[in-house]
Amino acid sequence: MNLIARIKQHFQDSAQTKLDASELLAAPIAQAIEAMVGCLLNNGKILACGNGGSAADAQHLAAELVGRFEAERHELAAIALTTDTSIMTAIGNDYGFKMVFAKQVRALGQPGDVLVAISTSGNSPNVIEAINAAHENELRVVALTGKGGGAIGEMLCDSDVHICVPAERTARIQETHLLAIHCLCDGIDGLLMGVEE
Ligand SMILES: O=C(CO)[C@@H](O)[C@H](O)[C@H](O)[C@H](O)COP(=O)(O)O
Ligand SMILES: [Zn+2]
Repeated sequence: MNLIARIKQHFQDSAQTKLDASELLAAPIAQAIEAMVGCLLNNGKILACGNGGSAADAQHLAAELVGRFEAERHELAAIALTTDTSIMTAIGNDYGFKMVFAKQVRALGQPGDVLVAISTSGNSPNVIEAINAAHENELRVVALTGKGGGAIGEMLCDSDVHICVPAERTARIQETHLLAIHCLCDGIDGLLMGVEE
């Protein structure tokens, strides 16, 4: 195996996926920024969930909203639903893993809050249940998916936002999700600073 060639191919593929996505995703990312800023200005909060690499993405987003992204600003209300092992194991053990996020959405979600639901396949059962719970509790959903959106793409409402990466490979989708998350953080800061000025 020529490792150097393989590594260069990863960089090339990742860059190409991001370029392809920029045309398609700029509008839904802008819509998501407006939805999240509207929620935060109304004293709402952002909930985020996903599995594996997407759990890390949910935590990355929450960290940059609660702490900071690039600019200094006041703290923003955000929580990743992936971090409390007692909650995750209790719900998983008692109700099944597919309920680990949905029960937290029901416990913490208020009408007007935003659920950021991240799944590269669009088919993770626990993310699907979280979206069902969000709809029941009148939260708006920002879904980050790939591979055509899967079942999640089919279940979103008109008021939800779908950021669907035009790629099939999980790694490429995750890399583009992280870029989209940084665009969300940058756009939220930009709009909030405009409001604050
Ligand atoms: O990071 C990776 C693969 O790059 C894995 O941990 C991956 O996130 C896990 O297999 C997830 O369970 C996949 O779930 P999803 O993105 O299809 O919802
Ligand atoms: Zn970051």
